[in-house]
Amino acid sequence: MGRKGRKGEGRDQNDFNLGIRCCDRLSAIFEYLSVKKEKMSTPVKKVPIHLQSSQNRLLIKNGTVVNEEDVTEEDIYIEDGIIKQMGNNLIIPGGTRVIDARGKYILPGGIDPHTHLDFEFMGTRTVDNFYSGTKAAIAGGTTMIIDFVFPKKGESLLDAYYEYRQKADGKACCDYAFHVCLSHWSEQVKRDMEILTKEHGVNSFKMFMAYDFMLNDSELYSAFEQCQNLGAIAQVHAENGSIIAKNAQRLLARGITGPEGHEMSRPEEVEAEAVNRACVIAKQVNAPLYLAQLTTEQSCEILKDHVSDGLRAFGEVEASSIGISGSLKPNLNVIVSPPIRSNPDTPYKLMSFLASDVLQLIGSDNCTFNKAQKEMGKNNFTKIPNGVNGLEDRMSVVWEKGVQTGIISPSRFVAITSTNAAKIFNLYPRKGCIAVGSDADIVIWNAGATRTISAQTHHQAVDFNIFEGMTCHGVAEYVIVSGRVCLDDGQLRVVEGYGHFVDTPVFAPFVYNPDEMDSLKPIKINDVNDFDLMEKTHKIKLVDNPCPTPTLPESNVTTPSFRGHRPEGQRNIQESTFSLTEELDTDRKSCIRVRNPPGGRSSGFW
Ligand SMILES: NC(=O)NCCC(=O)O
Ligand SMILES: [Zn+2]
Repeated sequence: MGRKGRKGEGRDQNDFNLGIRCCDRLSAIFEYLSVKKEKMSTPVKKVPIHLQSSQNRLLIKNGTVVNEEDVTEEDIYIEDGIIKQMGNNLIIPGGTRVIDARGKYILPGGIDPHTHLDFEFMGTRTVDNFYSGTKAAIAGGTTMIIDFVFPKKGESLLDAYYEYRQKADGKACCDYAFHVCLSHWSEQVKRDMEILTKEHGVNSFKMFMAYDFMLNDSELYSAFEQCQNLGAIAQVHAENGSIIAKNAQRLLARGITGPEGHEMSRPEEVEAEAVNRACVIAKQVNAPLYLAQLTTEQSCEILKDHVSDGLRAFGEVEASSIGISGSLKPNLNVIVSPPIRSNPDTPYKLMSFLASDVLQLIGSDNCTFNKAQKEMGKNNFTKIPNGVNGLEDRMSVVWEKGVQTGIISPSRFVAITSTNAAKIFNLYPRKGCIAVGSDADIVIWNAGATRTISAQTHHQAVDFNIFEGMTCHGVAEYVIVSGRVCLDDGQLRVVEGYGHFVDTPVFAPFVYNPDEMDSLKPIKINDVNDFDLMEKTHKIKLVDNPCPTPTLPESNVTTPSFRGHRPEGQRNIQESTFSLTEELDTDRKSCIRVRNPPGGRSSGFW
């Protein structure tokens, strides 16, 4: 088993919430820090001790902090991986690294709620694993992923969970959590679901309405009911698998064997029917429902109607759907299910549903197979391994199609790329916001810069990129992962195994008790701006000029804006140049003789 999967090993999100609720922020922080240290008890691959040092001090100054609900101008002081202070006149210790974020947005790190890394599927295995996938995620501004434990048909959920922990623990460069898929239904599955929620930090289960491991309606009913009993969230892949199988047979018999057969066999109404059915079943047992990877206007309208009728349901869309729907001829490389639609209105429609909160979040469904693997289905579209990339480019694609076009504000961008995932999967406010006490998962985002996506320059292992040639505004310049600068002025400096497994506790207030959310909101110490003020002060007008670069006054922070003198004997991880596995191996050896962490021991506040 991985290094953290037993009850009580990790910090419980509810403990964190409680700390914030009581306004006892410092004790919450200290309690969190002491538990956080225990998280890495038995790593598969050790992160060098200096990278776990407690003396990790970083100040980000002069930037525009964008949270879901407000935009503020304040500096952020980080220590030990946690945001310790925010404001304009911070008093901070010497020896702190300073990053000047003038003219840049400071965003909560992206949370990708839908990835498949190191995944065996359709007779082959994804080329991106937990190292290459999370490395690429960080390069694009994503600092946490939620992947899927995918048991083979009939396999025990617990065995599959342990296997996925082995795959991820010690490999992931950023934090991660797991949903667990139900590839069959039985009383044992029901019991395993309970164990996973109570002992292994899992709070969501995914059921398939397509593929040969799909559940029938009565099984879906029982699975949703069990999710509701446990306080978990039921997710569905909504497509009518029986209709798809029949359509595919007919198309193949008619000689339609190429990739165009994929969407023909899975028309929009086949998705819509399953969305409706899933909502109806969830309603019977009062289970909150998460509709993953919606691809059509029709599906969103159905979801909207059920939500107005009182169903607690959430909708996710993928970067591929808003990025390239309607703009490509079908080819092996873009095959994913549900399909990337040929309807050219799709990107605008889906983005509008994200803007109006019919949809809450955007994932990547990153599931990458190389060109040669995709060739497995060149003579039969049903054999094309399903899946595309998106983990690295999700943030830029959403910015380009959403903010740059003026459909959504930077705050809504934060909500759909980070905050809502944190809320739905009960990680908020530890993740998904920039607030005192939250994990220092932060992106410094240059909205004025552009980059052109290409497989030649991306960091994923896959040998093509479905967004090839797309120029996007919005570039991550610095990405801070648990307080460590892992993308440093465009230079990637990730550490294999730096990420932790994060528990997702059941009964997420956002899902089961939305009234409680107000009490979870981070306390605003220095709320200097809001969306209107942002428009007035910085001439930011989203629709006319959706992607401005703010110009800000000099901060009053008292720390000089250069890398300060480091106190004798302390090593600052922010200055570390270690980035790759090989380098870590060397360094691990050199650390063996060191008794105390080179960064010194933590003594709480300075
Ligand atoms: N999405 C896809 O086509 N492949 C990954 C498996 C799934 O999520 O359906
Ligand atoms: Zn998926």
